[in-house]
Amino acid sequence: MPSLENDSDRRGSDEADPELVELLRQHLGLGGKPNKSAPPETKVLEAAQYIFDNSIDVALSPAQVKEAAETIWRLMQKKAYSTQTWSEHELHPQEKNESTVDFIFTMDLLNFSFWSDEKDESKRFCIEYRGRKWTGYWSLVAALQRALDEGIQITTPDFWVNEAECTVEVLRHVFRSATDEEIPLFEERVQCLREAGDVLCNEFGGSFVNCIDDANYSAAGLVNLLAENFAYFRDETSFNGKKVRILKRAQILVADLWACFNGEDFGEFHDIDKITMFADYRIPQMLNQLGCLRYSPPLDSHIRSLKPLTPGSNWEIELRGTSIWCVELIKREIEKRHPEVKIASKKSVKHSGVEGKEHYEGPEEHEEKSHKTYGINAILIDFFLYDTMKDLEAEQNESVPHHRTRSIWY
Ligand SMILES: Nc1nc2c(c(CN[C@H]3C=C[C@H](O)[C@@H]3O)cn2[C@@H]2O[C@H](COP(=O)(O)O)[C@@H](O)[C@H]2O)c(=O)[nH]1
Repeated sequence: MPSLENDSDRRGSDEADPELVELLRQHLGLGGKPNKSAPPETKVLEAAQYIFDNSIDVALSPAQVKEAAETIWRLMQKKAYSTQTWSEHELHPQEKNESTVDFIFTMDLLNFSFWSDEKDESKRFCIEYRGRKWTGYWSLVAALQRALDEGIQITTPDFWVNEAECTVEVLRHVFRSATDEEIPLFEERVQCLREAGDVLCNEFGGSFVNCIDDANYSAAGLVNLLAENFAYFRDETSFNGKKVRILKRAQILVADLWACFNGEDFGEFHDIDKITMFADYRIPQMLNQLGCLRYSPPLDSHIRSLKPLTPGSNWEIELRGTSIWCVELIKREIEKRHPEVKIASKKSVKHSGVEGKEHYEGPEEHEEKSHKTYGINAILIDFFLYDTMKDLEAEQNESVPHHRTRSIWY
């Protein structure tokens, strides 16, 4: 507590010390300041705008952003893009229960850096599952599904911390490739499992469901809980001397829960539109392909020549931050042109069978679930861009390659 003399000297004698006033009010039973706890904020969008405003080698083209917004809106309408799209992917878990929560946590804990330096595509790391060879993000989902089919408890935190059972050999088996190239950053993935297993078992009763409970229907709260408690979700760095938070895997974890559970039960968040685009290596590539994201000549030639981009470098941070800001501008442009768009609806839901969850009355408490309409938010725009990039890649239509940063953050 500040001493009176020093404090009044610093402020001048006639000004009361607010802390003292507060203490007196409480002492006199006048009640303290209304202790309205401010809603949680992730500060990612703020960081993205700061990075964009201070970027040198990455810029946005306003005309292209406007054009892309219309194209994206039209194609998303045509594809009827919604949270349901998530479950339509054949490898994603379909059950709406706690084991799917565990699956999604495991998946987004390891959801990073699948790209290969191998020129010969047939030699690149891939996972064989259900008679197909899966690469990229899908190789991770396939590896987890295959392990579960083989009776390995790869989505159970108690298993991750049991080094007698969950040995490095078992994990090598889980992520075994159909080629000679192993999964990138295998050792780091083992560390992610061990650390997250420790935290979940020691702090959260061994299940991520308890983290969801603690966040109390706040998407931003759950993102912040992940960043605060799990070192391997703390995706933040400094840019121009200022701390900037990107939190890509923490955010995509919340987004995958929301999409998988269609905004209900374990996927219900009253502030889901606080989640931003997920700054990985695919969306910047797609935004560049659409002409929205512009690179300086040195950066452009660096990326085209497939040179590695140093993690934490200005170029990398400018790519990630400006991409987040770009998707925000696309979202705002769509909302401006199509006022009928509703941010993901806050519908009233009853929590069936989930202990300790009180009923959440949304503004449209009379809206029937069957009429729930999800408009546009950064998550659905992002999912759409990712899936479209993968379609383009499949058709060999990639013009500019993605940037190559080897990182556990994305
Ligand atoms: N921004 C963003 N990044 C995403 C995804 C997804 C997959 N989400 C699925 C769920 C619903 C959607 O409909 C998607 O089908 C993976 N990634 C990231 O990309 C990289 C993998 O790239 P590649 O090696 O080419 O597969 C890696 O950093 C991974 O973390 C996304 O949706 N958004």
